[in-house]
Amino acid sequence: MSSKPLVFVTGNANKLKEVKAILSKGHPIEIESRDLDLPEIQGTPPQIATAKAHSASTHLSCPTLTEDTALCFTALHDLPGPYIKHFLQALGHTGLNTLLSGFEDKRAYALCTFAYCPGPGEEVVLFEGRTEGRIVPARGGGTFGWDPIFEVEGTGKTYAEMDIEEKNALSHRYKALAKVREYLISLDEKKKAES
Ligand SMILES: O=c1[nH]c(=O)c2ncn([C@@H]3O[C@H](COP(=O)(O)OP(=O)(O)OP(=O)(O)O)[C@@H](O)[C@H]3O)c2[nH]1
Ligand SMILES: [Mg+2]
Repeated sequence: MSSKPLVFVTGNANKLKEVKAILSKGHPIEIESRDLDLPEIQGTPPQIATAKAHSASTHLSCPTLTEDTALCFTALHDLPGPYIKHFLQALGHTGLNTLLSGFEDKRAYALCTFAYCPGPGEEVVLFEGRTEGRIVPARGGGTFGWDPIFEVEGTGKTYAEMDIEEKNALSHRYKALAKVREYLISLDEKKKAES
């Protein structure tokens, strides 16, 4: 890969742990991490991810990778979506289940949007990964956010009931990172061909 490792900017230690584990498999992608409290705008997941990446590259004056995660409830027309962090903090696992108590439809999907920004003011490239499931009363241990209430379609297990290898083989984050990896490899090959 390129000589300078890419900087992954996140304030979330669990995200970082998963990203490092996923990227350590297969074609090696080196990353450094920075914990910066970046402002997050309101808007659609792509708008939020793009603004976050611009802000990261402007702060650090280098190429950056950022990530935004949304948890979208079908019965609520995809809300809480990118605002899940605040809903989880305010309502907890029980409260998030209660939001759906008036609906038979418990379907939800986890959406991960990685954003690569080559430098301050430059165009951002987005990579999405989506995993389908449904919202259930909390099951399984672990300490990552809403993992215990998201049961992955076709598995009968919540993310929290899976070991890390299992989650990282089907998660929203894994699917988006597979696209990031492909892009970074092609970028590197292009740079090598030009030099
Ligand atoms: O159980 C979970 N399993 C996951 O796989 C997962 N991925 C993200 N999250 C949570 O969803 C919100 C996203 O908000 P978010 O994207 O703004 O993240 P963040 O503010 O924590 O970090 P960052 O924005 O600095 O990267 C935050 O509450 C995260 O903790 C997850 N919870
Ligand atoms: Mg955030």
